[in-house]
Amino acid sequence: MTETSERITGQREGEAGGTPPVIDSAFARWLADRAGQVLLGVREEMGYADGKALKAAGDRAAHDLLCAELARWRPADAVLSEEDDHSRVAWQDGEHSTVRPERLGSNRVWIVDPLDGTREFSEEGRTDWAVHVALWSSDSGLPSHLAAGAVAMPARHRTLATDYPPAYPPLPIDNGSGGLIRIAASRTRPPAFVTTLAEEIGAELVPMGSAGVKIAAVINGEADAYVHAGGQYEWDSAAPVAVALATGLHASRIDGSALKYNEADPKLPDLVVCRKDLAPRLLAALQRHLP
Ligand SMILES: Nc1ncnc2c1ncn2[C@@H]1O[C@H](COP(=O)(O)O)[C@@H](OP(=O)(O)O)[C@H]1O
Ligand SMILES: [Mg+2]
Repeated sequence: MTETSERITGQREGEAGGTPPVIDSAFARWLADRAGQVLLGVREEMGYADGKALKAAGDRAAHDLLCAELARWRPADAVLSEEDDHSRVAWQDGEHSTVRPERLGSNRVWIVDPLDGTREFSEEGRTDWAVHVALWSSDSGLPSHLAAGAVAMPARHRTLATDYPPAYPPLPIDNGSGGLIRIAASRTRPPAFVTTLAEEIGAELVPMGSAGVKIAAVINGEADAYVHAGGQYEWDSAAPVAVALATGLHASRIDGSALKYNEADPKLPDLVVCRKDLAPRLLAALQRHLP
C-alpha cells in the first residue's frame, strides 16, 4: 500500500480492522471512524495556512473514503452524500421534474456527511467538526426509518453511534435559581429566530460548530436543545438524529412533525432535538416562529 493510498483509506498495511463489522450500526461506527482518521491525516499533512484548500481536501478525502468502502462492503446500497448530490444541484436550478435520483428506488440508502463543520475543521485547535454516517432503510420500523447512525468527532476522540446508544442525558442540576435552558447554536451564523426564541423562553445560547457536534452536546447533556431553521440538508442531521432517537431524545421538525429522510429534495431546513421533558415547552414556543 502506498503512502497516498494509506492516507486515502486511512488504513495501514496489515492493520487489524480491514474487515468491517457485518451489523449495520457497528459498520456505521467503523466507517465514520475511518473517515475521521483520514481527516486528521489531512489536517496534519496540510496545516492551516490555506483554509480553503484544507476544507476542499478534507471534504474530498473523507467523501472518497466513504464511497469506496460503501461500494466495497455494501455494493447493493445507494448513497446520498453532501459531496456529490446531484439532486440538490437540480433542485437549486429549479429543474424539479426532470430529476429522479436512483436512491429513490432503493430500500437502503446511506446518508453521509463526510465533513460536518467544514469551517471549524479548517481552524487550528477547533474540535467541533464531525463525520456523519446514517443508514435509511424503507424496512426499518425505527423512527424516521433511520436504521443506523454514527457521528465521529475525531479531534475529540469520541464517536457516538446506534450500536451502543449513549445513556439518556441526566437532568441538569437545579441550583435553586431555576437554571437557564442551554440551546446549542451555530457559532458563525445562528438563525435570528433562535436568538429571539432564547430571549422569549429565558434560554442561553451555547455556540459551537457542526450540526452533529451540537446534537452530540444534547446527547451528552452539555446542552438541553439544538434548534435550527433557515436551511440544512438531510446529511447534516440524519446520523446525529439516529443516535439521538436511539438514546430516547425528542427529534422533530420545528412544527413537531416527523423528520423525513431520503426524500426527492434533500433539503431539510429545520429541526429541534431536545430532552423529552423539554419538547412540549419548546414546540409551543416554536409555534410563534413557524414559517
Ligand atoms: N442556512 C443554512 N443553509 C444550508 N446549510 C446550513 C445552513 N445553516 C447551517 N447549515 C449547515 O449545517 C451544518 C452546521 O452548521 P453550523 O456549524 O453553522 O451550525 C453545516 O454543514 P457543513 O459543515 O457540512 O457544510 C452547514 O453548512
Ligand atoms: Mg453538514
